[in-house]
Amino acid sequence: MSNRIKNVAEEIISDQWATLKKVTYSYQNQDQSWSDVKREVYDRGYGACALLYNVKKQTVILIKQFRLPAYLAGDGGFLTEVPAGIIEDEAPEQAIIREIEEETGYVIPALTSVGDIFTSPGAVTERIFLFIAPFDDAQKVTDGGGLDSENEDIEVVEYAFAKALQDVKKGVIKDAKTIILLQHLALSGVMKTSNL
Ligand SMILES: Nc1nc2c(ncn2[C@@H]2O[C@H](COP(=O)(O)OP(=O)(O)O[C@H]3O[C@H](CO)[C@@H](O)[C@H](O)[C@@H]3O)[C@@H](O)[C@H]2O)c(=O)[nH]1
Ligand SMILES: [Mg+2]
Repeated sequence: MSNRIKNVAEEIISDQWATLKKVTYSYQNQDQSWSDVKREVYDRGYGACALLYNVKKQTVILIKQFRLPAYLAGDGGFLTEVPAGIIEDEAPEQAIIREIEEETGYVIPALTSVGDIFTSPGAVTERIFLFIAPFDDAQKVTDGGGLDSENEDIEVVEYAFAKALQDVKKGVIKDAKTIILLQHLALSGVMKTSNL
């Protein structure tokens, strides 16, 4: 915690699906003076996501689903993403193993952590934990598609890795966590067939 921040007071503005707060605090500027600041902050917890890849097939597993905020932001709303979910009362890796199975139908026993990111730090408290993992066809046990009880209607797509990277370049794939993981995989050299 920084000693440049004090007198933090939170007021809940809305507490339904997630929490919207008004927060006031005193902030010490670089010139040592203090300012009183007011900010609205949205808290829907932390998230986890994972990129599944197959080196032999040179493919990755992505999902396509309707995202209302993207629709309201004028982008049609159907986004291509890595499987992801909100972390409940569990470790990030456990959360993503559960979400991968619900959303894609693959059972993935273990993943490699590649860090965590703030997705929109000016307004949202969300921290997303990023993972990658190899997959093979034998690990697909159901169709996936998400939970009917939560109105999830998820299309699972096995993408050629080269096409996914092209779609990032062309701006077809616009989801930040997905772009970061695809670029991470490209930079890591993991997909090079010479690594087999
Ligand atoms: N009832 C209700 N349900 C909601 C609301 N907002 C979201 N949901 C539902 O809550 C579920 C959340 O699904 P998850 O798979 O756990 O999360 P996610 O939406 O995929 O979120 C992941 O991706 C996000 C976008 O990048 C990330 O923001 C998030 O951290 C996580 O990684 C979905 O069924 C969604 O429809 C709401 O306001 N009301
Ligand atoms: Mg999800």
